[in-house]
Parts: sequence; C-alpha cells; structure tokens
Amino acid sequence: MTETEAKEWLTTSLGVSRETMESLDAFVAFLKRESASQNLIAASTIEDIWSRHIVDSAQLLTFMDQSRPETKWLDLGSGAGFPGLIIALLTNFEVTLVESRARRIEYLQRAVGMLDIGGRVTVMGMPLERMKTAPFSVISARAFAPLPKLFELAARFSHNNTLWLLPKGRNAAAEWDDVKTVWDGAFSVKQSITDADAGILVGTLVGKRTGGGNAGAKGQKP
Ligand SMILES: C[S@@+](CC[C@H](N)C(=O)[O-])C[C@H]1O[C@@H](n2cnc3c(N)ncnc32)[C@H](O)[C@@H]1O
Repeated sequence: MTETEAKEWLTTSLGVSRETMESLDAFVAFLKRESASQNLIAASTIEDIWSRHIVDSAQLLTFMDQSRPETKWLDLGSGAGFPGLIIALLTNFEVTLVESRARRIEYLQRAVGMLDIGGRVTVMGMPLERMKTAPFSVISARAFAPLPKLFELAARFSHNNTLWLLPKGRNAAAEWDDVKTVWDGAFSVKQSITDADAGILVGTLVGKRTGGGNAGAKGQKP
C-alpha cells in the first residue's frame, strides 16, 4: 500500500473526515519532529508512516462494532502511539495508553496535549504490571509481548465480552495455537490490509484453563 493509497483508504473505506485527516497530519508532523531526537519508530518506516503505522492501526476498527456504547479501549505498550493514539483520533472512545519508558511517556503526554484529546485519553506512564485493575471493552497491543506474556499481564483487564485486537505478524495463528491449551478463548486470524502476510488476532479471552493457574480473565463486568 502506497502513502497515497493509505490516505485514500482512510477517507474512502473508513469515512475519516477532513478535520480528522488534519489532526492525523498534525500528529504525523509531530512524530517526525520527535523522531529526530528519540527512537520512536524504525527509521526505515518514517517515509511510510501512513501505511505502516496509521492505517496499520486504524484497520483495527474494521474488526469491531464501532457503535458499541461507551467503549473503553486499553492499548498496551503504546510507544509512539500505535495503535492507541490513532484509535483515539478516529473515534470518540475513552482510550488508555500504557507505556513504561520515561521519554515515550513524556512524548505521549505532549502528543495528547497537542491534539487536544486529553479529556478522554489517559496516558498511564508506568509498567502495565503496576496499573490498577479495571475492566476494558477493547484491549489492543502491537509489538508488545509474545502471547503468553501478554495474556499473563493483561488478562486482569479483560472480561467475558472484552474484544482483543492483536496485530501479530506472520506467526499469528501459530502463537494462538501454542497458547490455547493454557488459555481458554475464541480467536480468529484476520489478514492485515497493510501486509498480506501479517495476521491480526481478533477475539475474546475466557481465562486460564483449570489447572493452568489463576483465571485472570474470568467473570468481571464493567
Ligand atoms: C516494540 S514497542 C511497540 C510500540 C507500539 N505499540 C508500536 O507498535 O509502534 C513496545 C513498547 O512497549 C513498551 N513496554 C514494554 N513493556 C512494557 C510494560 N511492561 N508496561 C508498559 N509498557 C511496556 C515499551 O517501552 C515500548 O514502547
């Protein structure tokens, strides 16, 4: 997907407004400036930000019912803001970005301020392990951790209806196959529109199977 195609996909397929495209433009300019002083995204992807990062994040919205009321979205290891900050710009959801590295926390806080979305976007500047347990309706994580670690760390934020959206690259199916003897849930692999070989795990988690330890994801409702 070229940069032009990426922008076209946002307006044509996702129906992104001109005003929101301007906010995305402002964010891209901000990220490029910041990238000169800290390592936020791979240098090789800077010229392809719209396809490699913006659309790669935005496509997650196509795997959910966007009319779900009061969506509370948790993004694990947001880094430069992907996918969580993009989701916040494209929706009116309440979004929580968790990030543990000091410079990235400070960068995310400034990005949220610059984009004027602080009323519904929270930057939790701490390791996920230290975040207070609360239920979320969507959990996303891109390049955060292998699935076993991801579920161990984040299951306590999930309830039976929480939708997990996990861009996982080429091994998405194998990663789920490997953990499903330990974790009970229903996941399918969706093909990424930005990389035909990459898969996105989409589904719900019930909890750890009996005998596999504590059932972190079971039972709670928001
Ligand atoms: C490889 S980067 C991916 C960033 C972003 N999600 C993306 O796809 O561009 C992983 C990010 O997770 C953060 N991270 C790693 N372990 C974490 C933890 N336990 N709690 C919160 N953030 C963490 C790192 O600081 C880093 O910014």
